[in-house]
Amino acid sequence: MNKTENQMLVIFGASGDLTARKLVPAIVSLAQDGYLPENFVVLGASRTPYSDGEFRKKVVLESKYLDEKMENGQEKFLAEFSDKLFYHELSDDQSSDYAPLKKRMESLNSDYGTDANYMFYLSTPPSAYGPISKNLYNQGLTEEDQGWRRLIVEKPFGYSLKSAKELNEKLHRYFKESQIFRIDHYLGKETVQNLLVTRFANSIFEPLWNRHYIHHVEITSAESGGIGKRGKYYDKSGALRDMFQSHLLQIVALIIMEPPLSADAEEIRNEKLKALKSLRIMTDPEVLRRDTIRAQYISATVDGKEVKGYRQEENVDPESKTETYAALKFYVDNWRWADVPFYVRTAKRMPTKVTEAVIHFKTPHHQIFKDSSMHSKDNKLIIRIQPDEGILIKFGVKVPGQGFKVERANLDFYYSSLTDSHVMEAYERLLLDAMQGDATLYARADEVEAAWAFVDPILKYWKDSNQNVYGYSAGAWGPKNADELLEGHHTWRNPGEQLADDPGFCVIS
Ligand SMILES: NC(=O)C1=CN([C@@H]2O[C@H](COP(=O)(O)OP(=O)(O)OC[C@H]3O[C@@H](n4cnc5c(N)ncnc54)[C@H](OP(=O)(O)O)[C@@H]3O)[C@@H](O)[C@H]2O)C=CC1
Ligand SMILES: O=C1O[C@H](COP(=O)(O)O)[C@@H](O)[C@H](O)[C@H]1O
Repeated sequence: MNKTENQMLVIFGASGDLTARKLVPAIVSLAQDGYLPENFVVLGASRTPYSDGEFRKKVVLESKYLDEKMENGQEKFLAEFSDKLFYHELSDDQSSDYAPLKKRMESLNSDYGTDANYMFYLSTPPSAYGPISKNLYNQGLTEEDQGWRRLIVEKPFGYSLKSAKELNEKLHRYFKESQIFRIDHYLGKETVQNLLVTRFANSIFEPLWNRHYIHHVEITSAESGGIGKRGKYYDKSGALRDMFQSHLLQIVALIIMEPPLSADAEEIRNEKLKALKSLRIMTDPEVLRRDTIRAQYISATVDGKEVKGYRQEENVDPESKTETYAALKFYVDNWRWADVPFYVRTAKRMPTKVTEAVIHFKTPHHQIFKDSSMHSKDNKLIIRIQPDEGILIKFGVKVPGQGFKVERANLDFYYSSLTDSHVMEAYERLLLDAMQGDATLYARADEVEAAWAFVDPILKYWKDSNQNVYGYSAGAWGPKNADELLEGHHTWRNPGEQLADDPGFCVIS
């Protein structure tokens, strides 16, 4: 295991939702599991006035997190841990804030022995990324003359290819690429990383992992929740920017990439970049019309409760065209994947929360068993990213008795069966990696730009054309016409509906 050196984590946007809901709980878990270095402090910074004590109460002592942990007798541990949390109030005048901030950091560094190793976490609105980086630079806080300096940047990383390039260019003025960690929390999910292991630590899958054996690839990332209180952000973003450009294209890259030379961060990122660059960019309006679908949830009764439609949500334009559902069909232009269609969809307010990638294998060239309840296209490898993280293979078996009746059977693996290993939450894993300087699970500037290059023309087409925005009832599997993308050869795998076929993968309400 890499060494975690003494350090200070400075979180900008410390009064916000992500800090309380994800970052502090991740740090507490790392502390509980003994991953933090001996000398470690967190300095939260934002404009809301808090004392250290008030900040501690907000993010640990009065948080929902404590309620959960109290059951396990962790109260004392959390009270002690919160002594490592500090808060520094910024004003609206940003540049003059940074000399006092530097002073506060220096004083904590000398009191707590953090060896001048500073990790800056930008958990603010993206508009503040550039100014904060510039201010840190102006105070000499990006120079690695004493300890190291790293910058974690939250998504969204840009709004378009142009803005992502501008942001990269800005950050590169103040930090070297090797200091920048662009977070994509899906890369921190155990099953997403397991894609690499499944493919490259086994000899049974790789020979089949190509156009000769794979019929199509399907990826679904469904959420049962709506947009909650994020209307202001989401209405300017939409599903394609919010989920597809980042998380889903990273999953696609891991599925289609060539074997890297080693598990070294740069080798893996080089292969992911090549993979993203091989996505066929859709420019023909006819293809864009046919192979992209956008939709919005409309009000419906779900589990006996009336659920608002997207256009009725807080801070959403009542005539908004922003998609809460996006489904695409696309191709990968390289030797391995030529002519294999990829079907990828993501949405809010679906019947369940599930993310999975399904590799659909081709039908055997010659069918000799006629008495088969198994559909000819039923060889599938299902990689369940969440929940019930695991892998399932579907294949045909003989039904005992006379003749050759074939039925579908499953071979499965669940992470929950590894009782002695704790599956780290994504933010825990990613924070620990950055603390140790390992950027393997972070996106590099060129990868992010390649992903935007694929998404940009779709967004532009949706903006400029009269492409329909379909409606789907909240709690349903999206608009009916999304099935047309699949050309009648097959249907989307709607996980909740297929429980009878997938024993072990349970439905989440
Ligand atoms: N919440 C989530 O689940 C996810 C969030 N993200 C990303 O994480 C980032 C933070 O999100 P979230 O916590 O939800 O947003 P919030 O709006 O809840 O919090 C952002 C915080 O940033 C602070 N802030 C604004 N400007 C500055 C500034 N110039 N310097 C320091 N602090 C500033 C604000 O606090 P104050 O007014 O006190 O300064 C605010 O509390 C965003 O980029 C978001 O896209 C990504 C994935 C999921
Ligand atoms: O980045 C985001 O991800 C969440 C979904 O993350 P998950 O780990 O719960 O699957 C999504 O709800 C949010 O809109 C998006 O910004």
